[in-house]
Amino acid sequence: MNGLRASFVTRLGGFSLEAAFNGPGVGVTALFGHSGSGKTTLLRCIAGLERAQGYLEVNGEVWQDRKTFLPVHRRSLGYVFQEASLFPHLSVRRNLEFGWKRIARSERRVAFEQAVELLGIEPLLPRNPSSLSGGERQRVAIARALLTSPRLLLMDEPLSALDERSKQDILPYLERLHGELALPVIYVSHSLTEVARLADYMVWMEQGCVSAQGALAEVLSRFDLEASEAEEAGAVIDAVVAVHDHPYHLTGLDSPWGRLWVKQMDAIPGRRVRVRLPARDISIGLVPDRDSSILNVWSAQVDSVGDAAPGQVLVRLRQPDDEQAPPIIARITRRSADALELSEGRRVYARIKSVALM
Ligand SMILES: Nc1ncnc2c1ncn2[C@@H]1O[C@H](COP(=O)(O)OP(=O)(O)OP(=O)(O)O)[C@@H](O)[C@H]1O
Repeated sequence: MNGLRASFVTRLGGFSLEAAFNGPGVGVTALFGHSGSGKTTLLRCIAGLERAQGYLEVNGEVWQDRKTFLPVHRRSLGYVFQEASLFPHLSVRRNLEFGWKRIARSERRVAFEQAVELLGIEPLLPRNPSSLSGGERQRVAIARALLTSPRLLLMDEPLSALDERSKQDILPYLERLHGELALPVIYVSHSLTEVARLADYMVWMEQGCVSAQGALAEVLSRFDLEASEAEEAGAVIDAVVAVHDHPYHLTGLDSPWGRLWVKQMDAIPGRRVRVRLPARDISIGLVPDRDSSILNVWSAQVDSVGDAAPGQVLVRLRQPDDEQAPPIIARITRRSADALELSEGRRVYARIKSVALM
């Protein structure tokens, strides 16, 4: 069967892991959760580094079940750690060739040039690892992992050792991983921003268990998970650049919710973009509000209303004409929610005050 199916039970000292998830067969599955929730332990189980009881299937191949336990060297996986460990005495090119040349030609699924191009490391090939920045080293480490033609790529907080600027530099390369690679990637992170930008599927971990999983937009819009996360609540939607309105310096995006106007972007029509709509920047009205200065007003239907901070609620809204469209969330006062008589099914208008391009 296509996809990832993982289920593990283990105990490490006082910590117990009991986690199961199903992820897509291509694209990025994020294991997200606070420090100590068990993300790395689960990743180590998947790699076969922990001998946990469990089940693991990767695009139809069973790596572990009651009778089988493939040891780590027989699992076709690439592993990228928090800090890249490159061979210091070999050039970048030789580092990349190290794993690649050991794979039989017929089994190579990623061409040398493709990995180099994907991670933008052509100019680095003659260099020595000691002369690279942290971000460049990580890009080389990712390319090296890909060149071993793995059936699964594991990444454990690959950006956590980098400073803010290097993170911003490397993110566009990581974004390409979910669009251009025909293999599943499992990406561990405790940064909601990183996950919102990179993942297709999200597995939310709390205290060794999976508390929610599903398509990224669906899970991000669930506000019942942890009250502490409510401050960051917001939706993520994928859209396509449609038109530019040059005189007004605006760009119109086509999204599952309809047209979305953003500050003018330097992108040709047809380019896919991901945008984040923070809950605190969406308000709700009962009329379209044509007299206001807000550019983006969408017709919506209340899906649910949940408590946020004292006096505040998070309202999950659905696109009334398209069940498949990801939900969006508004954060408003309890008083407004009562005044507008918001309850499931109520037709409203969502006014979007700001949009962040990711
Ligand atoms: N070998 C071990 N023996 C005992 N306890 C362990 C062992 N390995 C991990 N733990 C404990 O298991 C818990 C989960 O650790 P894990 O590293 O999986 O969490 P995490 O979500 O990846 O955290 P972080 O984001 O900080 O890396 C922690 O409380 C940790 O101390």
